[in-house]
Amino acid sequence: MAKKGSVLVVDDEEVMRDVLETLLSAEGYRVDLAKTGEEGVEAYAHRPYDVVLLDVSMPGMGGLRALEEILKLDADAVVVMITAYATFDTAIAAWERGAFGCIRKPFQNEQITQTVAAGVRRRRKEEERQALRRAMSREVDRGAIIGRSEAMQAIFRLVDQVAPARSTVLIMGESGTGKELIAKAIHEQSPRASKPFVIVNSLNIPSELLESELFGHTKGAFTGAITAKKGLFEVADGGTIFLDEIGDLPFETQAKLLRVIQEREFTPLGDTTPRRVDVRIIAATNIDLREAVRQGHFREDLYYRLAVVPIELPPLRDRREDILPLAQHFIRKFNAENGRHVSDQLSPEVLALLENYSWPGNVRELENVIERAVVIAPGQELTVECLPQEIRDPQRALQRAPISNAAAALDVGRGINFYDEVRRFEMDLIRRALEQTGGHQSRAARLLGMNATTLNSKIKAYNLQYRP
Ligand SMILES: Nc1ncnc2c1ncn2[C@@H]1O[C@H](COP(=O)(O)OP(=O)(O)OP(=O)(O)O)[C@@H](O)[C@H]1O
Repeated sequence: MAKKGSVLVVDDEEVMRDVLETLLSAEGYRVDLAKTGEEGVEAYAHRPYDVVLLDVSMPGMGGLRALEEILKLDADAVVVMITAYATFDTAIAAWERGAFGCIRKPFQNEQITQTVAAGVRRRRKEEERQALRRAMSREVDRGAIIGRSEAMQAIFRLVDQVAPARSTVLIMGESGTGKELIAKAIHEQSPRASKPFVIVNSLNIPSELLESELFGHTKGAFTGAITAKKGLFEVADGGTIFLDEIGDLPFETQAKLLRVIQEREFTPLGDTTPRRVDVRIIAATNIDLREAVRQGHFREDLYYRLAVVPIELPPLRDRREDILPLAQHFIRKFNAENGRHVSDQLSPEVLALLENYSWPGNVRELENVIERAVVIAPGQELTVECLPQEIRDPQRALQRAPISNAAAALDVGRGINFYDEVRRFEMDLIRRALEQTGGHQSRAARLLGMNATTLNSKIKAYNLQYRP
């Protein structure tokens, strides 16, 4: 059974130690004993106790000195002095110095048990206050990562654990779930925080240039290399490199990355001498890398090297408790950015719509929806009308798809141009994916389950332009 709390009894008299131990153990406390003030202080230094029962008059280091020493170790220590009538003045002095309580000998058993129980309560309250303070300061430090759900709380604990080490971290999760935010938090909580945090998105860099971007090149290493250039691994030296969309890394580059992880060194293009770097690698992916390994697109050895600490960010629809605090956080953010005063107290109707929606674009989509709502809110309240159609009425939004217009035309016997309809359908889907991702083509490509190059050529062919 879990103990009620821990008590350290410091008394030079064996009988007193016995009495107190028997009494408090029977009450369900874990009790440790010390025969002298010195022993008591040492025991406390070794591990703090919820309550210390400290005899005032002991040979050697007296109770008063021991009290001072314990409070030096832990300003919140709960110390109860036990004193004979004759030394009551000393007990008053102890109380003034910060003792929690004072019990006169001879005592009633209840006096002991009640005071110890009160001491443990005080200790718990103090612990809670500190945990809250830590959580709040962490929220600020982390650039406000919101997460009330148990899944996110577990991720925060993992982040706290892995941040101080250099181990490689692999963050997995759908687009918009907060992978970059978590990577940044790990960097910021690490001893590398004052060094660079370099973001590399392999999809945004043409594959011919990727290697020279990562590892640098010498002057004349290839046509166009007019000057020597430092690679991003060198720029990140001492800090952290965040390799986003790692699943899109070309196969040949994967081998080079493996070498950096294993040997901590790389060779710039056109160079022969390897460079050593001290870089922590955090990789992220929204594709199933294990599947990519099975299909032969991703090196298995690299996968295992990256997934030393895997962190899996759940989609927003699987942690609906986070929707309200996230929405409130974004309302405050966009109020501040737009000089608005929209209330962060959501009406039950708005909250229900937000909580019932499936959020395919995850937190990023919620952020976009709230930004728009804050800007268009007519007064100080965010109303249902401020939300986009697909959230207000998911069923109707589906029917709005052009395909059903075409089908309707067929139903009433009117003809359609099949190819035009298909094109219109494609354009609509692409437009929506671009809206969802703030115009980010590689993310839109993933939302559509389409290769980024194909998407790019369609955007050009249809002359689609994203305007926020
Ligand atoms: N828990 C959270 N608290 C506050 N903001 C969040 C949270 N999660 C994500 N966001 C915000 O949502 C947006 C998307 O997050 P982020 O870019 O980290 O996602 P991602 O998973 O890296 O996306 P992608 O895979 O598309 O690159 C950012 O603006 C980020 O600040």
